[in-house]
Amino acid sequence: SVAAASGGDVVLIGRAADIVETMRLSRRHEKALPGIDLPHELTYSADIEAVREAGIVLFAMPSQAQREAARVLAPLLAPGTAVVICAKGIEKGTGRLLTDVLEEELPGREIAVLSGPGFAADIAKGLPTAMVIAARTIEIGAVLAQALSGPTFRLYPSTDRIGVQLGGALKNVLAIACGIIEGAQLGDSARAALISRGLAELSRFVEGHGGEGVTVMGLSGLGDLVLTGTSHQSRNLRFGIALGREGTAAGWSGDLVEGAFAASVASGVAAKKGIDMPITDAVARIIEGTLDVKTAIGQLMTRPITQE
Ligand SMILES: NC(=O)C1=CN([C@@H]2O[C@H](COP(=O)(O)OP(=O)(O)OC[C@H]3O[C@@H](n4cnc5c(N)ncnc54)[C@H](OP(=O)(O)O)[C@@H]3O)[C@@H](O)[C@H]2O)C=CC1
Ligand SMILES: O=C(CO)COP(=O)(O)O
Repeated sequence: SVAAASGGDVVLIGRAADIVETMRLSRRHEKALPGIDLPHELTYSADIEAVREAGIVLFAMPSQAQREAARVLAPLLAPGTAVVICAKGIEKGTGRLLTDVLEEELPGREIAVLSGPGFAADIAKGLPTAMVIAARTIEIGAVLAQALSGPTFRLYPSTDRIGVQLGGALKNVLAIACGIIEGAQLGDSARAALISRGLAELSRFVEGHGGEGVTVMGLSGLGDLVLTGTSHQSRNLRFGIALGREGTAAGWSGDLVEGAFAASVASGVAAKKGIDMPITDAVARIIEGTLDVKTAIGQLMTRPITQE
């Protein structure tokens, strides 16, 4: 909503009235975006009724909260409202894609997906950012891209909602893997190999769900993996570094780590569908504590030699 504020009438709706009031008075959210002034154009509300007026609604809550939020907002969203998933994940209990979850909870609304490389803080500071917005048709994608883009925030429309959302969900798992490599001091060459082979398995996963494998070479996939696999701003990377260094995530502070959910869900779904996902499987098992980093690397390096 911060990025979109330059283009129109944007209301940021929050659940906690005290935080919303502080944002309104100070134009700051020190916990989420320390030291960053929010745009003058943005307005704030703690009353979810405000969503009734919206033509486009950004669902900017964690993946595992998307269904619950949809249930709360369902009576208020008019038919045809565009609902944009900003989360990067897969539903934990069911393994369902978030587009399926929201289409189930919000029938008759246009469900779109916003993904790609962009830290909230960078976007809020007005640093140049490019992301992708996937919708049911390219016309809807183009309208949303136009409406949400701004002078420093550029959106590319796409129709591959499956590829775009799985790129966002699975790059988090691969960012954890990059962190493990960094924490265990396995070297930059290993990270480059992981990014490349990780994209190969991500592409298989996307195709196994009916998406386009080539999408993962774009902003949501390669773009976001390069960002979060190398920048210490990434919570997934930092979580992976702790895992690689300590061998356990027991001491993790509690920041949201979407890849920790996605790893076990994707690993389970891939096993059921017969999709080969060795890196994702290893990350899931390292997180659950049934595999150590050294053994995982040994297993990955001694898999049968196959064509790239
Ligand atoms: N942070 C980033 O740089 C980026 C994040 N994302 C993705 O966006 C998603 C959210 O991430 P992020 O904003 O960092 O996470 P946060 O943990 O900061 O959560 C964002 C907000 O979601 C709200 N929320 C939680 N549960 C619910 C619920 N059931 N109903 C309504 N609101 C709820 C929280 O409200 P409350 O304060 O009231 O608890 C909080 O303000 C993730 O999937 C992440 O991968 C994507 C790109 C960049
Ligand atoms: O997805 C993100 C930026 O594109 C945010 O990454 P983290 O959730 O790892 O911080």
